[in-house]
Amino acid sequence: MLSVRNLVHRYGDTVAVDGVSLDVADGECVLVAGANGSGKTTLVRHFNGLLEPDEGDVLVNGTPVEDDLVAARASVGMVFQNPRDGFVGATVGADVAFGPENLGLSRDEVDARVEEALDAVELGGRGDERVADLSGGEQERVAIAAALAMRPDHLVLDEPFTGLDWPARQSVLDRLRALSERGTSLVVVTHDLRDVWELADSVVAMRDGEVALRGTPDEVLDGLPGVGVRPP
Ligand SMILES: Nc1ncnc2c1ncn2[C@@H]1O[C@H](COP(=O)(O)OP(=O)(O)OP(=O)(O)O)[C@@H](O)[C@H]1O
Repeated sequence: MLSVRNLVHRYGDTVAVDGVSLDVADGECVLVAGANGSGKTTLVRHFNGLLEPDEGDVLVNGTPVEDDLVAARASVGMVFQNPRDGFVGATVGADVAFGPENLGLSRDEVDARVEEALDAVELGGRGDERVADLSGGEQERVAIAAALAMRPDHLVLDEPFTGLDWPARQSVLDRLRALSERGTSLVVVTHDLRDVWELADSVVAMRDGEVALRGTPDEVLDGLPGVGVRPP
């Protein structure tokens, strides 16, 4: 369970997140929508302690993130927009192994996790390929695999479809659907609700740092244009 309580985040005079409270239940798939600058990225960066609250709390499985950053990062995986900037290994396998290696796991356990994570994104057997040689969609899937190798309970994806063509988008969506069916909670930040809409259990629409709408996809649908979000 991810819980956000009265979260405020400021950058200087800009209040990027302005008193947000939100729960993400285990296994839930939540879409976070909102116009540019509405605070989506800032909000989700708090979920594993990449940012510190100016006010309020973020709890992962009941523990404040800042009390146990290691546990929060093991429990909440993050996949960012433009994963190209975030790869740490030259090959697919090395990149996906990096996180588990840093957990101090045995070589066998690391290898098992890498294999499982690559299989989950349908890149099994491609561990020796160079990340730089892959397509954008394949790189996105490597980034997802790197997060999955940590066996997170929650996976947060910030604009995972940016720059992907339709087949790559479908491929990533298929992976997300499979993860969701296996019980991983998903938080997907996106301003493009097409396709991903049918995966969602609930939708959060942000406006000016606040949660403007929160409900099931059916409940929020009619309100989306009013908060600057194009309906799916
Ligand atoms: N590093 C930063 N320094 C200063 N201001 C920032 C920083 N990051 C974000 N902001 C400001 O905080 C507000 C929220 O930004 P944020 O990136 O969280 O919104 P977003 O909804 O994710 O936007 P987008 O859809 O454009 O990615 C905006 O006004 C933005 O200009």
